[in-house]
Amino acid sequence: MADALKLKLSDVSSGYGAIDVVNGVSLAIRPGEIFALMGKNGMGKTTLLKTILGFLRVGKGTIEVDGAVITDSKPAELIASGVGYAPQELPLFQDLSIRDNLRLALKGDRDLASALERVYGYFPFLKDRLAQKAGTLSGGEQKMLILARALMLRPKLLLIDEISEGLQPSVVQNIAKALRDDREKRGTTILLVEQNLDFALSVADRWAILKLGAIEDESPNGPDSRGRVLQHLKI
Ligand SMILES: Nc1ncnc2c1ncn2[C@@H]1O[C@H](COP(=O)(O)OP(=O)(O)OP(=O)(O)O)[C@@H](O)[C@H]1O
Repeated sequence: MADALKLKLSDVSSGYGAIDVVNGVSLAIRPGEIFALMGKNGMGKTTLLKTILGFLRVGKGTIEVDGAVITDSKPAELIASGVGYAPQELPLFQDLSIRDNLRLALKGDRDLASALERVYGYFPFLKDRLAQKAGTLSGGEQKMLILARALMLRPKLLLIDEISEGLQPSVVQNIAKALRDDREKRGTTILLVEQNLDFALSVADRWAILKLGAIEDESPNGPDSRGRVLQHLKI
């Protein structure tokens, strides 16, 4: 299919109970594209990612991955089919080592060695600290471990929720480089939810603003993007 989109949302609404938090969102993300979804606190960004992943029921609309409707798919099915997720909260097994946290991303140990080598390439500190318990890593190190774990499965589509939150600039740069490299090497399509517009615009090909659950603005990343996004994020 020449025009197959990696991810397509058509008029998607979802929420909690009777309340819609996401209101009629349509988005089209091409294969190999890095797309940044930004917006103020509480506008529905995380809710939208959880809806795509099947953690929340779609009330209205359809979601397609590679042209196939996945609206009613379960999270485990989506992850098995190549959708990766780096959530905003710290989802690590705090008492397990770095190695075991990474290992648990895979179904078996067959591809473990090569997957570990790949993520060490992005975040070399992991290799030196394999036995360290995840719960004793710094906040920034835990964020890198979360992203490394999402990358273990070689996702074709990667959904990332505010990975840069609370991180020092050098770590954010490291993460930006890892995302660009992974897209470069494997053609990974990335949907990035972000508040840090400098980070988002340093990696994104296109961006959109979510306001009260709806897309308020959308554009290819260009010279006027920073000013435009800033206007939307102003208090
Ligand atoms: N489990 C839940 N039950 C009820 N309401 C919820 C639940 N989770 C989130 N909400 C509400 O949905 C709205 C959108 O929240 P969401 O976490 O999607 O926003 P966000 O844009 O990701 O915000 P942030 O940038 O602060 O993470 C908020 O008003 C929030 O209080």
